[in-house]
Amino acid sequence: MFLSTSNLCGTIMALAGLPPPPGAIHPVPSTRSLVHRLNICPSASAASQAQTLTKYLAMAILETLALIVATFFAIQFFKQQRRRYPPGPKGLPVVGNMFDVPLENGWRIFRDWSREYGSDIVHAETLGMHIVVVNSAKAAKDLFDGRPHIYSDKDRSTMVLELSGWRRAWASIPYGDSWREHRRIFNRHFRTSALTRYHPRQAKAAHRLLQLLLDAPQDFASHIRYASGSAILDVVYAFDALPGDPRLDLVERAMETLAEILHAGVFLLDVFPILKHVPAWLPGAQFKRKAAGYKKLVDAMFEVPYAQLKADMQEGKAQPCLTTSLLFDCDSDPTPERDEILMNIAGTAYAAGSDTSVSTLGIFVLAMVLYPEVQSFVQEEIDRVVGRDRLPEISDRGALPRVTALIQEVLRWHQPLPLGLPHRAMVDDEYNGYHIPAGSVVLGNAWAILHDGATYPDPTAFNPNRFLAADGALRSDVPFPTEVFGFGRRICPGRHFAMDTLFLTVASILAVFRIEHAVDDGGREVEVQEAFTPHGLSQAEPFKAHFAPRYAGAEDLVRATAVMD
Ligand code: HEM
Repeated sequence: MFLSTSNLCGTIMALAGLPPPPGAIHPVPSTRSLVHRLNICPSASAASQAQTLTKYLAMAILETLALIVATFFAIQFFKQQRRRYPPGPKGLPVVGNMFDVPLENGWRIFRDWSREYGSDIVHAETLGMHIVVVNSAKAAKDLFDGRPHIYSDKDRSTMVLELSGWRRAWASIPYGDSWREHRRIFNRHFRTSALTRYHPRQAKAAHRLLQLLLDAPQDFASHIRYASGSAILDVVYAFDALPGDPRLDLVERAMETLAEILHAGVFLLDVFPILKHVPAWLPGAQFKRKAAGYKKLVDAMFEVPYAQLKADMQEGKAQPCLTTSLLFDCDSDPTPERDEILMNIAGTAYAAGSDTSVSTLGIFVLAMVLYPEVQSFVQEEIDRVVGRDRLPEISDRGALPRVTALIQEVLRWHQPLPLGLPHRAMVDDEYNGYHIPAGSVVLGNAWAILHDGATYPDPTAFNPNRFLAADGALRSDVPFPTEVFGFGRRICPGRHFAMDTLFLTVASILAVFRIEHAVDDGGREVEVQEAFTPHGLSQAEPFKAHFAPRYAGAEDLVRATAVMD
C-alpha cells in the first residue's frame, strides 16, 4: 500500500482530478488504473471504491507531511553541522542546554567551560536562544572593540524592557540613534573635564559616611548604601537627602526590583516571549503580577524626582545639578520626546551608579577585614602624604598610588557585575572558525578576564602590590581592570565619576578608621568568609565588621569636617 515518493505528487493530483505536473517523470495513473493497482475489485460498489480511495488519499497526505517534516529536520541538521558553534556542553534533545546554563556563579562555570573545551568563547543553546560567553581579554577586544557594529546592541529582555518599566534605563536600549543621543548628552556631563563640579558633593557624602560610621559602626552596610545613593541624588537632582529621606526610600525600593530581575537569571518570559500575553490572573502568570508591581515603583523612580526638580526650577529654588544643566541646555522647555530622554538620563544615572558603587565599597570593607596588612600599608601612605590634620581630597590622588592600587585590586578581585550586562549580536558572525548567530546573547565574562593568571599572576590573592612598581608608582604594564565597567561602545560612561567617588570614600575611611573584625558578646572575633552573592548583581555576602578611630584626634576631625560641609 505504500507509495514511492516519486509518484506521490502525481498520484495526489490524479486523485484530485488535476492535470499532471510539468516535468512529471512517471506517467500519472488514471483513476481507472489506480483502481486496478490498488486491487480494488471493479465490481465492488461505488461506496466501497470511494472508501478505499479515501484511505489511499489519507495515507498519501500523511506520507507527504512526513516527508516535509523529515526534510525540514534534515536541512536543520545539516545546517547545524555546517555551522560550527563555539564549544560548550552537549545538551539534551529539544531543550538543549537548558539545564547546563548556570543560574548561580555563572562567571566561574563559564570560565571552567573555556578551560575544558580549550576555547576563549563558549556557547550554549536553549529553545533556539543562543548564549555566547567571551572569557578572554583578547576575544573581548576582538569582538566588542573590533566589531562594534555587531556587538554594541543590548539583549532585548521582555521582562526588563516591556513589562517592568526598566525600558527607561538607557543602559538596556538597542544600539541606534536613540542610544547615541542618550550617550552624547550623558557624556557631555560625565566626561573627565566635567567632573570637578561634582567633587564637593561627592566629598560631602564621604564625610557624612564617616560621621555615621563613628556613631553606629555596626550598621556600616546601610551607611554605605545611604552615602552612595545620596551622593548620586545630590549630583543628579540636588537633593540633600538625610538618612531616612522618603526620596531615597523610593529609589531604593525601585532598585530592589532590578536586583530581583537580575537574581532570577533568565526569566521564563524571555525564553517564551509569547507568555507576556497571558492574563495576569491565570495561575502561573505570577511574573505578570510581579512586573506590574515593579513598573509602578520604577516609573515613580524616574518620574517623581524629575517632576519635583522641574517644579523647584519653576519656583526658582532649584540648586544647580545634572538635571538643571540638562534642562538649561534646551532652554528649560523641552519637547515631550526630549523631556522623556532627559528624565531617562537623570534616572539612569541613579540606577546605574548606586548599586554598583554600594557593592564595590562593600567588597572593599570585606578585603580590609580579611587583609589587615594591606590596610596598614595603605594607611602608612595616607599618613605620610596627607597627615592627620585634614581628610584626603581629590587633588591628593596623584600622590597616593597605594590608594589607587587598592581600588583597582578591589575591582579586579570581585565585580558588582561579574558577567557585565548582556550584549546582543546584531548579525551572523564568525570568530576563530566558530559561528555566532544573529540574536545571540553575548556576555563578557569580566571575572574570568580579571582572574587570568597570565595578566594577573596568582589571581585569587588579594594583592594591590601587583599594580605598583618597585619605586612605589603605579605600573603601566599591568592593565587597569577596565572590564569591570563593561565592553566596547557600551562601556560604562560613569566610570570616571565612579572612580572619583571610590577614591574619596576609600581614602577618607582609611584616613580615620581601622577596619577590624567585629567582636561578639564573649569577646571573640567574629569570623568572616571571602564569599560573594552568586547572582548577576553580586556583592559580598553579609558579614560583620568594626570601624575604630585610628588615633586620638580622628573623631574630632570627622565631626569638624562634617560641620564645614
Ligand atoms: C563601581 C561603579 C560602577 C560599575 C562597576 C559600573 C559598571 C557598569 C557596567 C558593567 C556597565 C555595562 C557596560 C556594558 O554593557 O558593556 C555599565 C553601564 C552603564 N553605567 Fe556604570 N558602573 C558603575 C558606576 C556608574 C555610575 C556612577 C554611573 C553614573 C553616574 C554609571 C552609568 C552607567 C550608564 C549610563 C551605563 C549604560 C551605558 C550604555 O549602555 O551605553 N555607572 N556600568
